[in-house]
Amino acid sequence: MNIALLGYGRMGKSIEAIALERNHTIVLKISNATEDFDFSNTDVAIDFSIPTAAVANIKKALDSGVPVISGTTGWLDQYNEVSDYCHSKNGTFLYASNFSLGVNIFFEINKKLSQLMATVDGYSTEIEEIHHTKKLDAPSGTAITLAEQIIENTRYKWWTLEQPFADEIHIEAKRIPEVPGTHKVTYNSDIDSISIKHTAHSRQGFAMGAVIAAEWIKDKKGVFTMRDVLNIG
Ligand SMILES: NC(=O)C1=CN([C@@H]2O[C@H](COP(=O)(O)OP(=O)(O)OC[C@H]3O[C@@H](n4cnc5c(N)ncnc54)[C@H](O)[C@@H]3O)[C@@H](O)[C@H]2O)C=CC1
Ligand SMILES: O=C(O)C1=N[C@H](C(=O)O)C[C@H](O)C1
Repeated sequence: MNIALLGYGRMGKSIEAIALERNHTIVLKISNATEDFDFSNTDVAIDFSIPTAAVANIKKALDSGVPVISGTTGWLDQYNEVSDYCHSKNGTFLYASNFSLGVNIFFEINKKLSQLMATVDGYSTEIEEIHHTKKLDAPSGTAITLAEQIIENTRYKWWTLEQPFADEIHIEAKRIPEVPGTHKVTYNSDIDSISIKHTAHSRQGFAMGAVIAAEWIKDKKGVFTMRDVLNIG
C-alpha cells in the first residue's frame, strides 16, 4: 500500500517505521501547508499534524479521492463539517482520538462502567490525563472521548478544565516531559473510589493502530470509527 503522511513529526515517524515493517511504501511526507500535496500514487493518507492544519489536510486528500484517516486532536468542533464534506465527495474518512487497541478496549470498559455508575448515588466523576510537554492541545482528545461517553450515560452534562459545577466532569490535564499518554477515570464517594487507567508505554500502539486502520479503510467508502475497524459492538 502507498501511504501519504500528512504530518511527519513524532507520530509520522513512528507510523513510517511500522508501515515499512508491514511492507508498505511511504510516497509522500508533508510537514507544512505550503508543500506540494501530490497524491497521484497514494492509496491512503494518514494525518497526524497540528490542530490548525488537520481540516485542510483531510479535505485535500478527499478532493483527490484518497481515503484519509486522522489522529490529529484539537479540531473536533469541525468534525461534522468534515464528515459532511466526505459524504459530499463520496469519499472515505476515519477519525480516532486514540488509535491504540488498548485504549479502544478502555473506551468500552469506560462506557460499561459509566452505565453501572449511573445506577448508584453518591459518586462524583473525574478524569486525569498526562502527556508530554510538547502537546499543543488540552484536554487530550482521548480525555474528551472518555468524558463524552460518561456524559451519554450519566447525570453529567459537560466537562471542564476549571473548577466543576455539579453537572460537569472535571478533567485535569497534566504535562510532564516524555509521557506518551496516560488516562485515568475515577469515581469518588465518601465510602470508596473506583478507578480505571490506561498507560501508554510508547507511541507504538498509536502508530500500529493507525496503520491497521489505514489497511482496513483502503477500499471502503464512507465515514468510519475504530469500532468499525475492530468490529466492536
Ligand atoms: N489519535 C491518536 O492515537 C494520537 C493522536 N496524536 C495527535 O496527533 C497529532 C500529532 O502528534 P505528534 O506527532 O506528537 O506532533 P508533532 O508536533 O511531533 O508533529 C506534528 C507535525 O505536523 C507538522 N505540520 C505542521 N503544519 C502542517 C501542515 N499544514 N500539514 C502537515 N503537517 C504539518 C509539523 O511540522 C510537525 O512535524 C497531535 O494532534 C496529537 O494530539 C498523537 C498521538 C496519538
Ligand atoms: O498528543 C499526544 O501525544 C497524544 N494525543 C492523543 C490525545 O490527545 O488523546 C492520543 C494520545 O494520548 C497521545
